[in-house]
Amino acid sequence: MSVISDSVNIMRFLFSPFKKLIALYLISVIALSFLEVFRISLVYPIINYGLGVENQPKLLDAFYDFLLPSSMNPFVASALLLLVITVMIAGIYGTVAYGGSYVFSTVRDSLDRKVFERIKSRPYRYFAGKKQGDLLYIGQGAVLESSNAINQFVELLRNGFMSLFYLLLLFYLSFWLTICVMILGIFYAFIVKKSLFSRVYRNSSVLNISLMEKSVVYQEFISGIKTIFITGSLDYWSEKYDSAVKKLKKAYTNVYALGKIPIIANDFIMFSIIALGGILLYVFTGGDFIPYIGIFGTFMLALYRLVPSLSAAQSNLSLLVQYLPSLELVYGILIEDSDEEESSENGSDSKEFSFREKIEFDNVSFFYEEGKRKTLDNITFEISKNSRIAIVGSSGAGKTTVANLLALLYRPVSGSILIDGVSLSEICSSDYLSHLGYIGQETFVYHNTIRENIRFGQDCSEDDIMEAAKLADAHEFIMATNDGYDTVIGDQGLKLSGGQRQRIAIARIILRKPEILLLDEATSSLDNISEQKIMESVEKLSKNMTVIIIAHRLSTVQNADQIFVLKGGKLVERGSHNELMELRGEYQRLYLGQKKDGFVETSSLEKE
Ligand SMILES: Nc1ncnc2c1ncn2[C@@H]1O[C@H](COP(=O)(O)OP(=O)(O)OP(=O)(O)O)[C@@H](O)[C@H]1O
Repeated sequence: MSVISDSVNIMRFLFSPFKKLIALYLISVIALSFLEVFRISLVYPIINYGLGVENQPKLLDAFYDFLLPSSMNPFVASALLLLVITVMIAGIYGTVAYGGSYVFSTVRDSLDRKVFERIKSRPYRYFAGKKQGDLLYIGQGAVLESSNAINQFVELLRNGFMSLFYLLLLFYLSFWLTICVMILGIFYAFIVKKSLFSRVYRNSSVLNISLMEKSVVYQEFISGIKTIFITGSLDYWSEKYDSAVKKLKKAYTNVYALGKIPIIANDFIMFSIIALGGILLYVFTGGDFIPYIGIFGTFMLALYRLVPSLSAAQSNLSLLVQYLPSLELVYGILIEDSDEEESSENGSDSKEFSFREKIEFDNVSFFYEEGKRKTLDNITFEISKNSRIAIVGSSGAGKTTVANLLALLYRPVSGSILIDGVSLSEICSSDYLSHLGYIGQETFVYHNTIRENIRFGQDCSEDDIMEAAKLADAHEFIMATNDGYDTVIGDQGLKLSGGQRQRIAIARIILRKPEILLLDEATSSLDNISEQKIMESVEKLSKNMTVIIIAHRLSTVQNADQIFVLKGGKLVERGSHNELMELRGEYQRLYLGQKKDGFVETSSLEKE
């Protein structure tokens, strides 16, 4: 498909929900174009009546006979009519300008929302498989460029109609002269299309990729700044950025230089036609050109008006082509056939969440990438309601993957996770997730007050927030900050320590009073005392809560009702701490390893 038909198809897709709005806009554009052309045609009688030449366009004569009293001087009548039409045009021009902006902002707004909605509705797997910089570019740079493309398309409609009406006037004034001009025009457009559009498109694609690369490098640089500083690799990142920017410079130069060619060419063509037309008029009339001045002047004026509007239309088209790669990227996101993937990821989502007895893992297997070793291999276990269970195992054993499945970030490849016998894939995801409190290793805080970071959109009282903060052992440090709960934490919480961030994240989840609390290394950044305080809170809460703890430090999980031990994706042992120690297997090996490294506290050893 050609770049132009591609653009038209995408625009049809984007504009189709706004048919009435577009129809109104087009009506006002057509009215404006008609009046504009009528205004120019009035120059014809004005010149002729002025020069006393009896050579009027017949249509205008008929119009005057119908409209004006015969006693009126036709020269004055034409001039007056010109004034009236000019006033009308000023009014309609305002309507068209506002209408165009309104159409543009409406379609742009809908695009912005649709892209966000589409990205938001993708399964977690989609985000995990994409570079963050690419995702940022789609939602920001690509949407911005697509908005520009929409603007160009709206302008193209206006300039296109205007050009069409000018062309009709030219045909009315002189059919053959217009044919000659058109042949020149078509020949020129053909060369421009062949040589320019494909080049603009090619270079714009390069520009797009370069912009994306630059955005990825910059984003990686900012998010990894600490590691970059301490590894002394600033120069390496400078080189990476430099190479991305170099490509961008070349692409920008090409795209902008190519964009200027039509303007120069149009200017050249227009004035050449006027000069040549004047010479031809003189030659063909043998010097007696006065009777033809009216028609020639009007023709040239119409041509003079046609060329800028044609040139603007062409520039709109050229810019549309320039933005097409971004538009295609965004369009691809909007029409991506993800229904199948989403329904398999999200299941039928029909049943309400209800949890009275147990959560079951029934022969659950999972892999992140097809063909690779299974990350979880036929896992079967049960978690009774309001019990406290722990999942342990060496690094890479699959503990977080179990949490990921429970948090619906991924779905099992085979087997099922059931709540009271109902598969998770049949339960309404949002309903289920509203009862699950998941605290992972990465804690997200955003630029707002501590209070809002804990509230996180939840409808609750000040007391609820404070109580949650106390349970998360965060209240004390919050009160020690300058503005307490009103303290604004910097972007990504840079003003907080890792442990403080973790405690805010824990308070946020406790506030939601989930039925199932899933802690995946949630206290890993905390000192032993803080960890112990939070675990005591969790113990208090767990009277009405099912708690699943994933932790490296085995001292954290010794009081769990049941401990599941994973090894290489398989469930190898299960039981209480004492039962597992007696087994003298994987759990004991991990435990003794930690005791040697000093990770298991003396108090917990003594308990044994
Ligand atoms: N998004 C992913 N894509 C591909 N492989 C992954 C992904 N996440 C984890 N894995 C792999 O799956 C295996 C299990 O990872 P998982 O994070 O569940 O282990 P873990 O027991 O929680 O480890 P740790 O204690 O180190 O956090 C590892 O081999 C890991 O490399």
